[in-house]
Amino acid sequence: MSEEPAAEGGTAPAVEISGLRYAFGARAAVDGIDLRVAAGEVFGLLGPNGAGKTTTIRLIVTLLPCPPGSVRVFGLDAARERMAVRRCVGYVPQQLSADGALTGRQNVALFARLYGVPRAEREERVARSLSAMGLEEAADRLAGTYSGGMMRRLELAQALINRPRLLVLDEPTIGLDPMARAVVWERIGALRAETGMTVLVTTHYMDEAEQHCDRVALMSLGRIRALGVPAELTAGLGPEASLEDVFRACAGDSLSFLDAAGGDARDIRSTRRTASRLG
Ligand SMILES: Nc1ncnc2c1ncn2[C@@H]1O[C@H](COP(=O)(O)OP(=O)(O)OP(=O)(O)O)[C@@H](O)[C@H]1O
Repeated sequence: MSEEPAAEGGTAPAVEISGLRYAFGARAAVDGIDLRVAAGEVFGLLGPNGAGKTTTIRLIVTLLPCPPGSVRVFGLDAARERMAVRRCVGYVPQQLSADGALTGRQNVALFARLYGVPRAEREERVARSLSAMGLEEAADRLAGTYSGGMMRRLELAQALINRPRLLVLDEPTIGLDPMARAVVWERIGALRAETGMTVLVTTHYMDEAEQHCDRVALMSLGRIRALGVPAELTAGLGPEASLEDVFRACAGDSLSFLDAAGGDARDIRSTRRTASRLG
């Protein structure tokens, strides 16, 4: 496993997780994970349905409670300093959160009010967020007329309104066609280059993770099975190896990545619902 890049100038890691567990009843969704995401990285959390990816990111963004000291965001304790953590995080969940009956601009303006952006700055901040996602021209159209890719980018624009240092995206490209997926990644890349923002993303798409993430963690059944730079992880298995091969080797599993044990019908239904709404 390769170590995360050294933090520059003593900056705290964007995310630091130690010994994290979370159970729904008797079922351990997250089963003792340790993870560091360096400031400025694009970090991918990969795994089959039910691996524990969404639960992990809900713990990071403080939507689920965690024990003190187990999750830190830029050094802030997610258990004890929840509001401070929320202020530096932008989160785009898997389920759609934009209102089709409002224009793109109105949707983002609503988030500006929710996040308490001062009235005098709102118009400019809304315009900047929309432009960062390439939605200037469509800004005054009803979001209900947007394509799946534009809708995703609108949600990203909403999440950018509080100028987060950490952007957390749950399956940002699921259900999108290859062209729309490429545009979403292009915008994420440009954003990172311009702002140095840290991006933590979950995805089922191995090829996208290989291409766009600085490092990845492969999860199954609530545990991290492999962690590192995609090219380094695959190199150990030969020139033709993919991240799916790495996953199979680590999880000791003959199943394909997407079929690996862990996902129940509820997990798969939720993924399909998102995909079909965006498709
Ligand atoms: N609210 C809940 N109540 C009960 N069990 C849950 C709940 N949310 C998740 N789980 C269970 O916890 C485990 C991890 O789920 P989680 O959603 O974190 O996985 P995931 O890797 O994000 O999957 P997906 O790719 O389908 O989003 C699964 O077994 C899931 O069924």
